[in-house]
Amino acid sequence: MYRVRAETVFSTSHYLNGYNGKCANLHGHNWRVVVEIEGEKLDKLGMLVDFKDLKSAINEIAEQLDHGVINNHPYFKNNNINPTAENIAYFFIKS
Ligand SMILES: Nc1nc2c(c(=O)[nH]1)N=C([C@H](O)[C@H](O)COP(=O)(O)OP(=O)(O)OP(=O)(O)O)CN2
Ligand SMILES: [Zn+2]
Repeated sequence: MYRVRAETVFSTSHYLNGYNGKCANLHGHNWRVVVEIEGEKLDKLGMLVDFKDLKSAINEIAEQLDHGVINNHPYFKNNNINPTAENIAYFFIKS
């Protein structure tokens, strides 16, 4: 089993609808997202996935959120999704 990992960081704000506490208010975090792809089969170059491609893909997703209010991003806003760490992780996976 091979694993290729890439990470990206971004700074952004959010608020958690329905949360019982201060996190229901607009506040910010510095986020670090680590993505790991695993698989058995390498391509003819001997790569599972080119980690430059993986890194640029996750940087592009992070760019959509950086220095903004995650709640206003269409994926979260239009689907009424709370921007928790779990839902942000899924946003990276599905993107
Ligand atoms: N399971 C989850 N629990 C909580 C989440 C979440 O996304 N999933 N989110 C929050 C709030 O966003 C809260 O603001 C997080 O606060 P905190 O843990 O302090 O986050 P920091 O980045 O500020 O961490 P530090 O270690 O304090 O720098 C609450 N619960
Ligand atoms: Zn928070």
